[in-house]
Amino acid sequence: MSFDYQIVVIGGGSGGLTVAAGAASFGAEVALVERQPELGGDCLHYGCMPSKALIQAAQEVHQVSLYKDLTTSDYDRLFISSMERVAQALKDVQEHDSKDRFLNLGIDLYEAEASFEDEHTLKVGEKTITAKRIVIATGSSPFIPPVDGIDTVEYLTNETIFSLKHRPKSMVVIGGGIIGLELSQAMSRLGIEVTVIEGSEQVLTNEDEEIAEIAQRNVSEELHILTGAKADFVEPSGNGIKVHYTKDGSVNVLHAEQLLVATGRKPNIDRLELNRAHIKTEAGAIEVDRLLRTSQKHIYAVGDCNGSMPFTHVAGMEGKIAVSNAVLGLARKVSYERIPWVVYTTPEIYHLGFTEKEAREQHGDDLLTFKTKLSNNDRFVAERNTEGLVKVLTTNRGKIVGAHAIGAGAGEWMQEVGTVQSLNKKFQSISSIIHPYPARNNAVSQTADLYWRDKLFGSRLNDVIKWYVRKWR
Ligand SMILES: Cc1cc2nc3c(=O)[nH]c(=O)nc-3n(C[C@H](O)[C@H](O)[C@H](O)COP(=O)(O)OP(=O)(O)OC[C@H]3O[C@@H](n4cnc5c(N)ncnc54)[C@H](O)[C@@H]3O)c2cc1C
Ligand SMILES: NC(=O)c1ccc[n+]([C@@H]2O[C@H](COP(=O)([O-])OP(=O)(O)OC[C@H]3O[C@@H](n4cnc5c(N)ncnc54)[C@H](O)[C@@H]3O)[C@@H](O)[C@H]2O)c1
Repeated sequence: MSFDYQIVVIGGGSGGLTVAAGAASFGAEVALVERQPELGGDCLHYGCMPSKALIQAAQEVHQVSLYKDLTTSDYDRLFISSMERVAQALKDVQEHDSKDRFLNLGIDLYEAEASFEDEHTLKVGEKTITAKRIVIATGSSPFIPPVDGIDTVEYLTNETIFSLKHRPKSMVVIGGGIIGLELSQAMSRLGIEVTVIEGSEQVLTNEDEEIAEIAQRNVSEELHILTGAKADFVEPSGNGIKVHYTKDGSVNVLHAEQLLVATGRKPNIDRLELNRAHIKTEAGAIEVDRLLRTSQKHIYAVGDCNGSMPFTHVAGMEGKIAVSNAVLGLARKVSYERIPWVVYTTPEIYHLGFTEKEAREQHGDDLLTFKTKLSNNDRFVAERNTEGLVKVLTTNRGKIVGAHAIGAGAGEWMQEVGTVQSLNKKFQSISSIIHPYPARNNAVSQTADLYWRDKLFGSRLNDVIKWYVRKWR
């Protein structure tokens, strides 16, 4: 049977672009289908890039506000210039994901929405194309919770917030996860009164509890956080929105100019007609095996649409595995054990592997916990950035099973632990690496030193060494 293409990729975001470029570089005949006018997907247009550009702009405004009282009109002006800066950043980064780049790789681009006709045939706008193998990389969209009245108000999501044209005076944010906290802190720094409504008892529920507690304490200095609170009902009110919520059994109401919904993600699969290709789903995501194959072995699914870990670097990693398997015919298996992520709040949070609670459940007594407060590190003391913690979880022999940090720049300097883990080295090996003083990663080596301190000075071995030194040296 002959096909129009060897590989058709549906979705031109982080996962899909990795697959299309990789497959074309290995000589495959590739088509890429994207329904938006530009390539780049959520990360570029509504996710990582605009949020990080906004966070940086807001951070600079925050720094200025520490030294100078900003007026309302200052904040209005700074808000608009921050949003312009975000738009410019997207334009600049778009060049990396330009259509020309992919056309030059010999890829056929279809600017249309794709859906399945059968397991080898796709409807692409008005056209029909066939493919020997297909990779689905359609990403995800904001999950909108079933709060009464939500359809009667104009709420923001990550898809609209970066297009705000003027500074709202106030904002209620439903959801105190990564998106909720990153954007709430940025908005607050741009002069908006922000209140976060989080259903759980703590924000950032995926983080290590101790780390999330420090984060919540810090962020609470800049905005209002209501945990254990449930948004019951929303309604339009004047030029804003009223949010009725329950906390500690009592019913309350908040009024704000804008409402942001940041309550998780939902894979983009509704319009793909997966049933026509007999592709199975599970919990609203495309089911895949460890080779990233769907229930149809020639169809793969990568990135947010398969419900694994919704991060750009995961979509990229899965994209590379799909290229190996779909194009080269290998059998590379996906593993999520060693994937870090960073929450770009101030202070930043680094997360790798198990939280302490998860590690305790997995490893029981074979678990060691090493912690350094940043108030015990010279650099952080000198910079007056002492609020923070490094926490590394290892087995008794030093195998890294979890690593977490909160502190200025933690996303960068804490990756050292991830690198050591990826090289299959033990945590204590960091102790013998010379770190330039007083680089912030000294907090990591300081924590690794604790391993030896416990082994050498917290055991009978210490008595033996003392005896040896006294007697023989
Ligand atoms: C506010 C925010 C901030 C984020 N920040 C970070 C961060 O700092 N770091 C990080 O690692 N991750 C971050 N993420 C997550 C990251 O954006 C996603 O994990 C990543 O974009 C997923 O890539 P993907 O390829 O699976 O999907 P996407 O990048 O969303 O790409 C999917 C593409 O498929 C297209 N598409 C969908 N259906 C069809 C169809 N039927 N036909 C044709 N085209 C279709 C879409 O238009 C889209 O372009 C953030 C997300 C948000 C919302
Ligand atoms: N820095 C990064 O890498 C980064 C940044 C942003 C987003 N992301 C990705 O996007 C994903 C989605 O982020 P998110 O913040 O939307 O999801 P999330 O799962 O991180 O947080 C959603 C939060 O909303 C709360 N919630 C849900 N329904 C609620 C309700 N009805 N009322 C009150 N609270 C409610 C949940 O308890 C949870 O704390 C993240 O998991 C992450 O993978 C990554």
